[in-house]
Amino acid sequence: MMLRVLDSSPAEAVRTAAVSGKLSVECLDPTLYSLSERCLEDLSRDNTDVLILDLEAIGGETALEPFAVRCPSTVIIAISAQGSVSRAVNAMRSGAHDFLTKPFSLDALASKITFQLDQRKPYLSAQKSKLTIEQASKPDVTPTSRITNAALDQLIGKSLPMQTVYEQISRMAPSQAPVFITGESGTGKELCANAIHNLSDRRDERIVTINCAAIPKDLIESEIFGYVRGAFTGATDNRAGAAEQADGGTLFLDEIGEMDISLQSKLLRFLQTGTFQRLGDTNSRQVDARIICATNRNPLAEIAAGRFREDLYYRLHVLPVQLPPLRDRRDDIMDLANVFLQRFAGEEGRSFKGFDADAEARLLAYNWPGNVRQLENTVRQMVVMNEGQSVTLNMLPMLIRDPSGRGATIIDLSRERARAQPIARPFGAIEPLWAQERRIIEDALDAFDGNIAMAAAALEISPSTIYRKRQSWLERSC
Ligand SMILES: Nc1ncnc2c1ncn2[C@@H]1O[C@H](COP(=O)(O)OP(=O)(O)OP(=O)(O)O)[C@@H](O)[C@H]1O
Repeated sequence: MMLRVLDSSPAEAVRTAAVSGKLSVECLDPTLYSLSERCLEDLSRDNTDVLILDLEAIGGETALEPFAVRCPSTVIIAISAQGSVSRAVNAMRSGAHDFLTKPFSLDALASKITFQLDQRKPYLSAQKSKLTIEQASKPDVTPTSRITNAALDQLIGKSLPMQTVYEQISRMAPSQAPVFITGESGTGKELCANAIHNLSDRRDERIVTINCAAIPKDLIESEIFGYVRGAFTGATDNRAGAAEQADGGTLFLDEIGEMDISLQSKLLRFLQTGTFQRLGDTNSRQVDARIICATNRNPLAEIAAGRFREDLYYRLHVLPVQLPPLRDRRDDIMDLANVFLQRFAGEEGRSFKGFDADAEARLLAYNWPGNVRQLENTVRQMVVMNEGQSVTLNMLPMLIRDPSGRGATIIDLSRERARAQPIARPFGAIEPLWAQERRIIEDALDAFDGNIAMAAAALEISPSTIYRKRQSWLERSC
């Protein structure tokens, strides 16, 4: 194992490096630095397993990021003579895995390093066995590269950003640590969670998914933790929640950014202790479920806005995966489009074999705000609505053929609807906010033929927001 220590005081660096004698893994001679520049150079060039950084030597916690960027799989422990909660949080936000205030005991440092290395054990060993990407040629389809492992087979795309994702998934899968997936709507976060589960040694047990946005707020707790008879009106039986169902397997919390803040505290307790209580129960239960969560929001912005607990974020954000939007991996567009075309042509009994040059050029140029989901829905729509061997330009939806016309369509529809069905205005001229919102969302849905993912992408909100709003309109009309 390679350990590096950077401390402005050479004597302190020697003392800190003595931690190598307390670790159970064999450690090469630690390399000591008193200057950032030398350390940064070595990090870029050579392998590093553990890096101990004195914050005073690098000019404060905000200067830590360049170190973390150079060695993303290295365990970084920040140390400082000026310990404070905000300093520790800032250091961890900049890429440190843990923080210790000077003076500290070598045992305390050794235990933090051991904990972090244990969490990453499978990650590090998998890193050594590089993945093989195979070229799978198909007679009627543009050659599509896929990762050989069957668990990753559902994920299509050979672009560099996707190869990075495959590598990350494969390294993370064997670990027990939580995975935090971010990415715009429709980029494949759920597929990615399933791939991690199917590659892990939990694959024979279940992956249980809870979509925190699709379940009404007051039901999520019972969906995750279950309930006992009489816990609330209608609880006529005992019921195990998702956490119990995922025992031995994986609990996938989709759209975690939508979770109510009070439930976030309960989730945090569950993550800290592994125990929870069914709603209305006094007994604690213990389960062993690996947590994967996903969000299409920016988690740090959610923390800053007070909507996401910072301590929960740091519990969950151990192994991050960032899924790239489709517009940042245009190399994958035709691979995806051809696979979808083949699939839907088979399902719908059509004879499509490919796309002509004009159609392909348009698909490649379009920005795909709804990402892979939008592309998938578009191809399905073209297959259902047309016949032929080749998809031609005029078969593409107007939105993709002529993206500049999009805004006008939405505005026109909005005016149309306002003329046709004036909304009741109980307080005179002012239309209630919910009604305005409803009108805008319904217009967007009309513009995209009811496709929620595309409407959400155009409105720059998550599809779950549309589902939730629709639920609230239903409740209003009951
Ligand atoms: N790389 C990919 N290869 C093949 N299909 C994909 C890929 N990425 C996404 N898809 C398909 O796109 C659709 C959306 O994927 P998924 O539900 O995983 O996205 P998501 O990021 O979880 O979306 P949301 O945030 O809206 O829940 C699914 O039908 C999925 O099969």
